Amino acid sequence: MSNKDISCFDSVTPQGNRHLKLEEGARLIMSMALGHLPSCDCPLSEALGRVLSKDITAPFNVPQNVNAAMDGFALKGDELGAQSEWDVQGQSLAGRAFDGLLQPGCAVKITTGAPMPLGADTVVMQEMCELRGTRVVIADSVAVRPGSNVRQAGEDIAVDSLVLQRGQRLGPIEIGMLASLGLHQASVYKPLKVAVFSTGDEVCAPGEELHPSGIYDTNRYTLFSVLKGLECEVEDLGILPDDKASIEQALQQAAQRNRLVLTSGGVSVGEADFVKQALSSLGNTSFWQLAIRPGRPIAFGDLGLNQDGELCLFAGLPGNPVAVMVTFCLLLQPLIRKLQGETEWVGLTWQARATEPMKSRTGRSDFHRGIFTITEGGELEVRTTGHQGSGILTSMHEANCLIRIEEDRDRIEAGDRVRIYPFSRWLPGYPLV
Ligand SMILES: Nc1nc2c(c(=O)[nH]1)N[C@H]1C(S)=C(S)[C@@H](COP(=O)(O)OP(=O)(O)OC[C@H]3O[C@@H](n4cnc5c(N)ncnc54)[C@H](O)[C@@H]3O)O[C@H]1N2
Ligand code: MOO
Repeated sequence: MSNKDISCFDSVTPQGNRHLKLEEGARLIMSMALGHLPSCDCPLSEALGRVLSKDITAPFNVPQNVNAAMDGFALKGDELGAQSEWDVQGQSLAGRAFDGLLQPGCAVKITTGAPMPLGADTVVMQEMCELRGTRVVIADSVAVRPGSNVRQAGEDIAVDSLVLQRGQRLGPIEIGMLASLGLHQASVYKPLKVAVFSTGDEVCAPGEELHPSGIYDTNRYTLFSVLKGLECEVEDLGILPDDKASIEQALQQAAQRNRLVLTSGGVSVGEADFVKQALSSLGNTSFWQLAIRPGRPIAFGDLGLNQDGELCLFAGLPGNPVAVMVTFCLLLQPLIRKLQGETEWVGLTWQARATEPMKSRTGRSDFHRGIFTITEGGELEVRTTGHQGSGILTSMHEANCLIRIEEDRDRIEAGDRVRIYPFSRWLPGYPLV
């Protein structure tokens, strides 16, 4: 199949056109995410959300020493039950270890995290101990299990083990793990460069006066924000008029400096919809239109090579603000994560029981904005947020998931099972932690 203006369609529209299915579009998009970004060192304090470009192997055990899990007294476990009093030989504090050898019949006062004295293998919690002068009395010593309240060296991370793999996106936990290995920086991929435009003569920048038939620019702000959340280097290129020459010139320039260019608006069949025309004259159209709602008129392709010799990919998202977010989440998010070198991410979907009927049309996948809840019996239920127009951005705000109505259904009845794509923060399938 040639890459130039491919016509590869699946479902039939009322006009007799055939549209590519969502999964087929997603497959084509992902097949274009080739190559990888260069690496750089990044201080841990700035590494949140970045993707590791090298495996991390543990240079030592974490924890480094066998240590106490409780405040109390360290002693030899096999003496428990046989005696009820021990001489206190010294103390081991976190950061100031006891450096002698524990003698038979003796105990060492110890704090949580302090290294175990040589010869000790058990810690008895302070609450079970009574200090009488230089002796400690443990009345119920039979109740203490030998070996208890001790943390083994390397029980969190063993020396030489593979701790994190290249392609891992760094969250707070992973950054904490790197810090526990004494690393103050990590080798990560350089940020993905993405340019964002809005298009449309009616679109006005917030902060400026709204002209009588105008609408404020929502899409550049939602896109800019999700891209920032994914740690992209975003070039905000403002609003383009409905003028073919201006759109072509702006896209050509943006393509030079970026790996991905996103626009919103101008991809439908209206007189002023010049974006997809610009795509076919500047580069290659991989597909235009998918059998989904919202988001059907999406155009995807490339704008040729950028100044670094990489193919600059292009997505012309539809103008309706919900269509922008839904297509971003379902199609662009996986692409961006792959381009960034992330390997482990998979979009999360669950099955839920619909609590109300929902309408659709066969031959396309509908994505309704939904609110899922968990019943007392632990079952997932889902309802819509109400009116589902693709200009109603508040429906995304009220929702905590997308509800998918598959291509072969024209209706969902209350009680039917549906697939939902849970949001975490603003992205469906974004890891929940
Ligand atoms: N005859 C047809 N009309 C339409 C079709 C169709 O197949 N045949 N598809 C509809 C669908 S579905 C969508 S989605 C839209 C997408 O059209 P465009 O991508 O060309 O978008 P525009 O016409 O430029 O804008 C649509 C809508 O969104 C508003 N908009 C645009 N940009 C912004 C922005 N940055 N911030 C906020 N709102 C924006 C714009 O004012 C329009 O209301 O086409 C349908 N029509
Ligand atoms: O795809 Mo459009 O987004 O239905 O409004």
